[in-house]
Amino acid sequence: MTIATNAEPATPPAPRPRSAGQPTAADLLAAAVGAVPGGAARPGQQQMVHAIEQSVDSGEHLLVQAGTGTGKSLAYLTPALLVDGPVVVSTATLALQSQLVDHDLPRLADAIEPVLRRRPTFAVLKGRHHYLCLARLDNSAEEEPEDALFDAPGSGGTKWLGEAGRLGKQIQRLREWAMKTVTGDRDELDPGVEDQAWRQVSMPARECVGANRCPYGADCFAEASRARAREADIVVTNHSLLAVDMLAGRHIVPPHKLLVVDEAHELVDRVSSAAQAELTPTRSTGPPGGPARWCRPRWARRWPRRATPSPWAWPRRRPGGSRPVSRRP
Ligand SMILES: Nc1ncnc2c1ncn2[C@@H]1O[C@H](COP(=O)(O)OP(=O)(O)OP(=O)(O)O)[C@@H](O)[C@H]1O
Repeated sequence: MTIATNAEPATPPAPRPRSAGQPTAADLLAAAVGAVPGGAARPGQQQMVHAIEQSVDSGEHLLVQAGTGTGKSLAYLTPALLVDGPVVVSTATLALQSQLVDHDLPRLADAIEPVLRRRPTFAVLKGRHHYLCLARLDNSAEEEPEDALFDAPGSGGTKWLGEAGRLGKQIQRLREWAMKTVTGDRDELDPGVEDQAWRQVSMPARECVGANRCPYGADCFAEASRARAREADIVVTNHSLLAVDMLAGRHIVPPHKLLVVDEAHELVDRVSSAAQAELTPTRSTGPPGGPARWCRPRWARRWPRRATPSPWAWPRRRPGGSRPVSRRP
């Protein structure tokens, strides 16, 4: 079913009746729009809310095509919050994922809490390689030669040292960040680091031994994000993770009652890329230890490797202290 909301209907749809005291999606939309600066009723947005409500009730799939300026996010989030069970929202880009979790959903929660009479919860879910891997970080520190960061052997070492210094400094910063971050989410690292540096401290899903076998399993950032997702009303993920989850049967995306695929025109490409990546053999990340070995911190030697409990357990701040990052104004 395709709904073209570019063409505005003559009259807004009648709100769907609800049991006494229970808000309708139209009520939630009105509260949400009322909290947006310059917020005003948009018939196309209202029509989209109504169509989603009907689709939730009937269990039928719905395809919505809505133009720029419709206010699509609020149009699918408001009926989603009335679904009795978890909802998964999938976006094409990490930028939209961050926009929803760091900007739209907190504001929406503030606006509708009095109407809904509870505060909806939400969580972000990304691929494992987006999260800092403590085992990888520990492992890279173990393999670093002493003081190699500043030792450039031979006369031709200047270029090499420059490269090592650049990456080494980034990895050093990653180590410091690892002591402070709550989520371990790469997108919260500001300024960011190059992919080459990030690879030294992250773990592709196919190389991960799993939380049960990893000495850092109890403190794993990726596992923590999945645990938060299992508790949330709305889980915001991306098409690539959704595809990998589906293709490889990884059960990362929690069971849900409703799936909203935003930016659905990107879905085919993202699923194809994810399928391709699943078939690509693991890429070598360079010599053992990689650039991380050039910046072994002194504190890394204070704790025995594979120590239990891990040295990462105590400095971690509790959720709630993380700094939101908004990618769109
Ligand atoms: N009814 C409304 N009145 C005023 N502003 C609104 C309304 N609904 C949403 N907005 C605001 O419009 C902006 C765009 O919303 P959203 O990203 O959901 O829309 P969109 O349909 O995806 O549009 P675009 O394609 O332009 O991004 C957001 O800042 C949102 O808060």
